[in-house]
Amino acid sequence: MSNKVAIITGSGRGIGRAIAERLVKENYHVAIADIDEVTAKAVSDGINKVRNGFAKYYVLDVASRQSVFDLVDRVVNDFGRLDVFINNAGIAFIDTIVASDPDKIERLFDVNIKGTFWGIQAAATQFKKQGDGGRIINAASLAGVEGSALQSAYSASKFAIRGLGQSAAKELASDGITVNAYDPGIVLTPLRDYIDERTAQIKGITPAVQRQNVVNEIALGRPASPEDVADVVTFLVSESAKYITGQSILIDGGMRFH
Ligand SMILES: NC(=O)C1=CN([C@@H]2O[C@H](COP(=O)(O)OP(=O)(O)OC[C@H]3O[C@@H](n4cnc5c(N)ncnc54)[C@H](O)[C@@H]3O)[C@@H](O)[C@H]2O)C=CC1
Ligand SMILES: CC(=O)C(C)=O
Repeated sequence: MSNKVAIITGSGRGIGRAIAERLVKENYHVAIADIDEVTAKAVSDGINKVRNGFAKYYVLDVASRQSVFDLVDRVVNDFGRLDVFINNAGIAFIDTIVASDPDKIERLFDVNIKGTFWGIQAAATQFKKQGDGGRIINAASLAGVEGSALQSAYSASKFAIRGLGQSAAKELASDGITVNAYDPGIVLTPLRDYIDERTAQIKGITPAVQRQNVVNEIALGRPASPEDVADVVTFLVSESAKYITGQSILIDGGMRFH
């Protein structure tokens, strides 16, 4: 099979979906990997309607190391090889430090930090076997560059992902494997809707006012679309980015949390 192959976790909706759809336009075969079978199948079916055979869907929880390794094996079995692994799946909850629930903190760290760790391990294992390098891209966040009130566990997980990615980049460079991250600010997805709704609830304002307050902080004057993020990821997997590793790219429209 001559086309390149990419796994995108959390691609049943939002940013992951936009990345998958964009990479198909760049002639990638894509693995739509998500915990939600219904959305994963819908995205895969939608892609195959336009470019038959370019997508397959896989159901997994990225918090399970075995499931992530099995995913890579299944994708290589189905498509022949692996070129790109995008650790996009992530979850968030919004609460005060004092009220943050231990079970929610544990689950968030399991999905965001360990899930990314397993993705890097599984992808690097396969890339080393193939012997001709590879690209690993991780979803970090503006909240992983600057801490954010009511997002303490989430923010901590995204700082961890950037540290993990930098370390992996140094270690894997000699195998021709690059590791980079994208750091979105505000992207209009179901996750962001939840964040604004819950933040508004805690602050005692309406979600619309919360959203407007956030947008007012963006120098470019608008939130990002999932496609804005997909543009950057497309660059990071391209030939033009072959000499970039250990970086994380802010996609925040000039926003800084206050
Ligand atoms: N939307 C935003 O404003 C920002 C998002 N991000 C990050 O970008 C990534 C994607 O975010 P969105 O598209 O906004 O989120 P979303 O919630 O809209 O979509 C996330 C997808 O990941 C899947 N998923 C969740 N847990 C999973 C698990 N354990 N295993 C496999 N799949 C799982 C969900 O089913 C869903 O399809 C996340 O890592 C998020 O933290 C970073 C900065 C800003
Ligand atoms: C969801 C997220 O990462 C932000 C910065 O809001």
